[in-house]
Amino acid sequence: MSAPLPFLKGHGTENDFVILPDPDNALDLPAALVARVCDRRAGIGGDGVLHVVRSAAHPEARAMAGEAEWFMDYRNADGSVAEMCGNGVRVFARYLEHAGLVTAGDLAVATRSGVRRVHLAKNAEHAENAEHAKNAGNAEHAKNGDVTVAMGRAVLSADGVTVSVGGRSWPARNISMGNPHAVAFVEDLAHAGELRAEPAYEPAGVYPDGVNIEFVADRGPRHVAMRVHERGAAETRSCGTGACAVAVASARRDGLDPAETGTPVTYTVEVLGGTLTITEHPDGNVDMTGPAVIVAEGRIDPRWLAGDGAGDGDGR
Ligand SMILES: N[C@@H](CCC[C@H](N)C(=O)O)C(=O)O
Repeated sequence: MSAPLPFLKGHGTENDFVILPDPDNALDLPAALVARVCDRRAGIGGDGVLHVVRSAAHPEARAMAGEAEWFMDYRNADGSVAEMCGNGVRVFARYLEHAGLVTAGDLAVATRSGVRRVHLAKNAEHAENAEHAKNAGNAEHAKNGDVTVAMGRAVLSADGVTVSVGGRSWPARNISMGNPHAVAFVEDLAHAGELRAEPAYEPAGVYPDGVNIEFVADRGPRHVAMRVHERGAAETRSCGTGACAVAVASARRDGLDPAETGTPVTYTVEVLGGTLTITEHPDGNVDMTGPAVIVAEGRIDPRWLAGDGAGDGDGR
């Protein structure tokens, strides 16, 4: 019998992840195993897995090892591989700090989308953020402080798509944040329906590798709210790359382009699980700031891992 497998559970604005520390990349993680781990009834439950591997030990990250010691090997809840996860990279950095593998401040994380620079608030900043967060009534945020990630540039495509739910249709903007997004502006977030199934879009086949679909409604000046149907995970309570795509799409819709004005533009993006702050800079780089929390740690029973557990079902 193999040894119990250590894991942690964390979330960023309630986009939740099972963290699997595996510095030497010794774990075999087939899609079916990831899906079982993310199962909310028969497994631990999560929107995805953060497989924590030393960059030097992973074939997809070896070339980044000089710049970033750790690689976020991200898997969606259905076991599919994704290029990037914005909430995930904040939680990943929080884990590295929690495990004593890095200290607060600036660090780099390798992802399939390239190296991402992360800033983990230090104690003094924590205190400042904590005060701010306490005033905003968010005790968990107050305890954990914010994490900022330089998310790279948004790539906007000229081709639009049409997204439909329950007899309503909206034009959507195609934006890549390293992973694909379609952003639709709606009058009421309830119009997105239950989002159990992926919304229809056309032209068919425009996303051969799948897409994350965001629905956005206005809340005030430079303040929007969104819901998301994530590729490989259905509706989640937050999506960091999605919030960046939404902020950039909202800015363009509002006639704001930092590259033209030379002035950064910041949007507040409300998600079901909290709030993210997104700033687009004149050079096109997008920063995302939000909380990241470690909630538990434990060990996975090797018998369950080997598939011997009774009652394993399709319980997502
Ligand atoms: N929740 C993530 C995005 C995770 C990957 C996504 N489902 C995809 O397949 O592209 C985020 O916070 O960005």
